[in-house]
Amino acid sequence: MGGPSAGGAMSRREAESGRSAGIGCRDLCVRAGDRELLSVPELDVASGRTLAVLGPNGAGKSTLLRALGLLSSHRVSGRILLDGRPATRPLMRHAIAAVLQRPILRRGTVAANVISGLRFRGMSRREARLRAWPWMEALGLVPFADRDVRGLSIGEAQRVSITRALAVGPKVLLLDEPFTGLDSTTRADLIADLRAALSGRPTATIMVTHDRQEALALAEDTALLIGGRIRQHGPTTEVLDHPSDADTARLLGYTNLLPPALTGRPHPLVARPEHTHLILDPPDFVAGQGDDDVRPVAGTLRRTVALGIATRVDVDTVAGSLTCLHPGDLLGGSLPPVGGDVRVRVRQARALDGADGNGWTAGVRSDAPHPETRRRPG
Ligand SMILES: Nc1ncnc2c1ncn2[C@@H]1O[C@H](COP(=O)(O)OP(=O)(O)OP(=O)(O)O)[C@@H](O)[C@H]1O
Repeated sequence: MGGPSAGGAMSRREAESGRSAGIGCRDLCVRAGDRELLSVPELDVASGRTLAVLGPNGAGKSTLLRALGLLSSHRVSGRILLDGRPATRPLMRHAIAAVLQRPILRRGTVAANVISGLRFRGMSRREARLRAWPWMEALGLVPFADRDVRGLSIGEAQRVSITRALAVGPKVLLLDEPFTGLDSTTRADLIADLRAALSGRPTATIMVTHDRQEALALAEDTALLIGGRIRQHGPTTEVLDHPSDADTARLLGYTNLLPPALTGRPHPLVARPEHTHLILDPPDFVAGQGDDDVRPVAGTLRRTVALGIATRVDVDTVAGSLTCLHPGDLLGGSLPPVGGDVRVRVRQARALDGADGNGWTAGVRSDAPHPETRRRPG
């Protein structure tokens, strides 16, 4: 355990032992009453790596984090592993540090809070201050050191909470949506500070987030959790860019779903609204232009909404609705009327190779009206 400049990868003893340093679980199952909240057969986060856990509300992300940290109040079965061995509460208490969505600080100053984790681990006040000070510097807290935490903003308090967690040099760092509610500048600064602080350190970090950008910025690996199950897990860039089914596609912002009937492709495709556009000027359009272009999709215009710097256009097709997001204000231009025929061009679509017919059908909005039933005169 050392200050931010100490760095250090896995210890030689850990490397020689051949055991996987970090945290993991086997056959983890969490239940509340009759309800299964979570089922994870196997998950490992090695020392020095960060795993982002991404999922919709209620997916079980916090449940997973608490279970891994032996902090759950639910019925938990299976094994939690710390450095390859079954974890016990005393071992885990000394191994982990947690940062929650809403920082929980003790009464007192910023400095007293930052050193409290070290004091809890039995360190003298003087030694704890010495140990914590480099972290206070790294996270920009020195000017706040003597401030009473009751006067801190949420962002400042979260910075204290993160610094306190890092200062103990945890083997395992659990972050539960640590940037929620922060303004974009504070968030960007804190993400950069955290990334720099974790770089090269032998900490296994698990971060729960709803945000793809946070996962990209901080995590080498990402797991997509839906309905208490990990649906995809792998290197972050791969997972975020290659959803495997309709649910993970939606989670990752690929909200337009195009079945083979619409595209003529062998697999269902998914695309982001920002890559889905009305074809506004047919004479200029060259079919098949670009390697990843999908053939134009016919539909009827359902509605247009001005969103400041962009215009959203909802289009009904024979197989559900598509959302187009155009940069700028389209409403002043010559858009077809509501109910009018339009064609949609989709770029950078991804194939759902693993999707079967049933999965796909479930992904398409079955409530979307057929364009013919929507058509209005003029
Ligand atoms: N005591 C309980 N009894 C029954 N269900 C519970 C209990 N506690 C939590 N749950 C359910 O467990 C599921 C997972 O909750 P969890 O807080 O882990 O989700 P999450 O993915 O972190 O959600 P969010 O993104 O909204 O924070 C939810 O559907 C929640 O309603």
